[in-house]
Amino acid sequence: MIAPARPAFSSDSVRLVEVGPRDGLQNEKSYPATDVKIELITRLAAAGMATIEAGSFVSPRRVPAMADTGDVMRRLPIMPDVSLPVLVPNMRGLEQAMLAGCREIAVFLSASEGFSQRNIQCSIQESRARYIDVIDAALVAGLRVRGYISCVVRCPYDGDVPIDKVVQVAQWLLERGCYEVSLGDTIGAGTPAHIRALLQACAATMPVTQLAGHFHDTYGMAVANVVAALESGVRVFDTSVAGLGGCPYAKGASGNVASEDVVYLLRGLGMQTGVDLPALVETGAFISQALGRATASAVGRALS
Ligand SMILES: CC(C)(COP(=O)([O-])OP(=O)([O-])OC[C@H]1O[C@@H](n2cnc3c(N)ncnc32)[C@H](O)[C@@H]1OP(=O)([O-])[O-])[C@@H](O)C(=O)NCCC(=O)NCCSC(=O)C[C@@](C)(O)CC(=O)[O-]
Repeated sequence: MIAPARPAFSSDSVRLVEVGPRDGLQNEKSYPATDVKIELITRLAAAGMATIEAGSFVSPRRVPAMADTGDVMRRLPIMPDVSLPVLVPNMRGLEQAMLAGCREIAVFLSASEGFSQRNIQCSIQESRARYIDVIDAALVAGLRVRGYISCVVRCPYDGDVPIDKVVQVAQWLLERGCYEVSLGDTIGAGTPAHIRALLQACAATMPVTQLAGHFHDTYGMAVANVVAALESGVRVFDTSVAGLGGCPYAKGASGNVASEDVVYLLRGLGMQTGVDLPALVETGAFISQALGRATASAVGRALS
């Protein structure tokens, strides 16, 4: 009998970074109350998500949905085995994060000028200068720092983004002390061939093990892009329960790849995530109901 072909990555562990409570909710006009956010994060943790991005300390005028991040952090039950990173755009954000007891922050840069200007009101160069002090201060205080790059494939303002621009920003973030860099396909324009080429270019100068895939699903390519990234050696993915999300500065971009869909994919490949799929599907149903809409996860729909 011929043994079924097994993919080279079978049985490896994959770390998922659940970004639903931040990336998923930041764009919501009628965003949920603080209690609902706390229940969402608690349910995600109970389902086995070990890293949950809990919110962001950004301008509440620009992103009102995240204005209660301090309250969320302070009122969450103690979950010693769960990392709860928060997004921080500047020193003020870092100070607020530290006051709220955060142990991990994420800094976010863009690979395209147009998105950088709209998202954080400064150029890529200025954002690097701003972040030097933020990253240094966070590391001195013993916080872990994760880096994000937006628009690694295409920018809603500038069009296609050259791969070498992405590589430069990723190198800079790792050199400054980020333990990992998440590659954000902000408008979900990437295809597997492009993701492979991007990761191949990155791999020439940095360990692929320090990169994460952050794929939005606007064109329905996100799960295929996860597979392409897995084949290229990536073992960390940002996912969003119920496929929640979108970016306030990338009009029309849909949510992140759904956590349920990625857990189902990885389980089918024999890879470990530590996530309980039925509990995750229930959590997706919970937040979809709270937002008054159907889940964007195909697996969530199939299993509900
Ligand atoms: C970066 C700034 C602050 C610059 O904004 P600015 O206008 O240049 O800064 P400013 O220093 O002049 O401050 C503007 C206002 O924000 C306040 N402010 C200033 N800093 C803070 C702070 N930390 N916390 C709370 N408030 C703050 C400040 O006090 C002031 O208040 P006002 O006088 O208008 O009432 C602003 O542009 C901003 O907050 N942008 C938020 C952008 C954002 O959150 N975008 C979404 C996240 S990124 C993303 O989704 C992509 C990602 C990561 O998921 C990956 C991907 O898919 O691509």
